[in-house]
Amino acid sequence: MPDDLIAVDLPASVTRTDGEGGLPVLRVSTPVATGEVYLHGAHVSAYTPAGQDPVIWMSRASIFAAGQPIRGGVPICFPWFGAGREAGMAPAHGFARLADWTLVGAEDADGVVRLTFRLTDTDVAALPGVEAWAHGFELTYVVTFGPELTLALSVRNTSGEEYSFEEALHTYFHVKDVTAVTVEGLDGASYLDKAPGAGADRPNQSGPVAFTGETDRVYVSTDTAVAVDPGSARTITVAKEGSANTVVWNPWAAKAAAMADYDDAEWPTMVCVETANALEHAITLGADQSHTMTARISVAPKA
Ligand SMILES: O=P(O)(O)OC[C@H]1O[C@@H](O)[C@H](O)[C@@H](O)[C@@H]1O
Repeated sequence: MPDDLIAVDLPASVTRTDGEGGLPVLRVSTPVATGEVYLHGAHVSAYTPAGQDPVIWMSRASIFAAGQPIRGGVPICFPWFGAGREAGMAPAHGFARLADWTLVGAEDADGVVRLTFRLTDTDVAALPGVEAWAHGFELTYVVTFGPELTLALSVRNTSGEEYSFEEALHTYFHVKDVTAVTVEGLDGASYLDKAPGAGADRPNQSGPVAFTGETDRVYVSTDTAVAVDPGSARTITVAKEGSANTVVWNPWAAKAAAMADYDDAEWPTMVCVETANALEHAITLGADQSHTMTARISVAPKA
């Protein structure tokens, strides 16, 4: 992968190196936080605020190769989520996570590092799935490693005509034992249950979300969600703007075993709480219009 993907000078706290599979990665290290982003997918693969344990979960079975999504971290889902609204789209979660993004900004302000990545339709021309969604776009993704991790994905319609898209910041979090984890903040929210055997009706969440089997739910919620992890004695809070959906996912044992890039034994150690606009909450933009979706992730101790 050429280094023309790095279009700016890096501050001393940011290092470009070869990561897994030889893919270029930016490593951030300051007294405030450490972190890591692959240019492949503009994929955040680590975040640890000072004094905390790692927040972002990565699979030890992840594949790191062109054309393959990275398993764990923060995949960017765009311009569709999963198989899309009509369920026929491929690759899963769209092509943005398979693309090589360009770093167009890098600043360190007192240990808070802000990295800005860009992707346009001309960058993805050779990727699978592009022909199914052939529109002009400019994505700007601002990742801020500070006391919080802030992820802001902006989409600008550069095509001259209106279109719609889905999107998600598919954050994977470390937990000690998902069977003891709860997700708060979704009480009363309606959801689509995508787990095998679930009906098509849209039930309302009652109380915190608990994990007793494969969990794959698209909630309608603009509220802050909090993953409470008693095993690690901490909470992970996902606050957000510009997002109508929260997705909660854990594959459990059978689906974990069926995934080639996911170790069979890993499922108890992670939970995804994703910031999204999906299904009937897809975003429609007219020519030259923009939309920004932001997730702000913070951790706090919990007795
Ligand atoms: O295996 P992928 O394509 O990275 O997707 C992982 C999961 O991502 C979740 O967001 C979806 O709701 C699940 O249905 C999906 O299985």
